[in-house]
Amino acid sequence: TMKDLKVLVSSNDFPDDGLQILRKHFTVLQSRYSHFGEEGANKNKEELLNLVPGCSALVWVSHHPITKELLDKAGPELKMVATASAGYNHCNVEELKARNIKLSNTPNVLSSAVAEVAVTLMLAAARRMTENLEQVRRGEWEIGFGKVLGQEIRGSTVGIIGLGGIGQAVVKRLAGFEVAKFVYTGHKEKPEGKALGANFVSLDELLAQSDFIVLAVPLTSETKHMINSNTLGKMKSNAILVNVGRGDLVDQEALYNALKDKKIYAAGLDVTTPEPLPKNDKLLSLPNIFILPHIGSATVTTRNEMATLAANNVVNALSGKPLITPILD
Ligand SMILES: O=CC(=O)O
Repeated sequence: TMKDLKVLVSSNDFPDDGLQILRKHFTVLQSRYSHFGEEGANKNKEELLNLVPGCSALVWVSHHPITKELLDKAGPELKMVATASAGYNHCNVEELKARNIKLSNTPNVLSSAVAEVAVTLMLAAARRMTENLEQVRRGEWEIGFGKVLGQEIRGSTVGIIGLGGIGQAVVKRLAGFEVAKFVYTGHKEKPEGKALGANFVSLDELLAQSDFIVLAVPLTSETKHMINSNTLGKMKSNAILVNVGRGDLVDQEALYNALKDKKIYAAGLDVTTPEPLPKNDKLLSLPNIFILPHIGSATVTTRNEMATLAANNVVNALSGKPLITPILD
């Protein structure tokens, strides 16, 4: 029966909404650790290798890679991996495909939460929040009529790289900000672009025109380091770069140089390479960068929805129904 099937939840912090669905149908195993901190990550990895043999599905709650070693340990019972994330660059798609293992992700349910963080980063970078917060902490306020001045979203051109669910949600959230022009780029023109009043342009056009550039594409071999010294060099000197995708979309050395030399105005990042970013990383020495610890989808509502969707994908996979949000079905 289904109840005999073992489902492994890879982390100790998977929301109850998802656990309850899984427990109703399956025998649930769960790691006692999460992947944070070096010690946690090692214990988590070790424990997962011990728990995985004979499991029918994995619910992957963190972004550490799904290795061949883990899949070998799992053995032939493994039919399904449900990652509780929109991105699946850590999921070894080729290997899963070769083994006939299904894969689902959790798109859409997180778009508005991630878009809220994108807008937060636009504002925080544009209004120099890192410098301003440091002034308050030091008790040395430098704000004057003509000092520490920022940029506005009003009247700006906002360029979205990747008009998928998140990119579209960013445009919608900016509806009240009096943006002068929205442009976007990607593989192809999208019908949603017209409805949102966003013009499809080439990457070069977007880089040349935009005052704000929002990265909302998945990490693939094609998008890796798409922001590099060459593309940074095509941006306006007042450009503000925001990344809510994956750290590796950006060549961080090139970004550091562009920010230090004021080739662009500022950056706001929710994702970095590596994560956590070491506290002595030179990006953190810059005044014109605002960095968050990958919190895009980290709200109560969205994490519950992600957990529910991941769990329901597992239920469907193991009862022979089509996946709700398939990557491999
Ligand atoms: O980074 C978060 C996600 O891909 O959902």
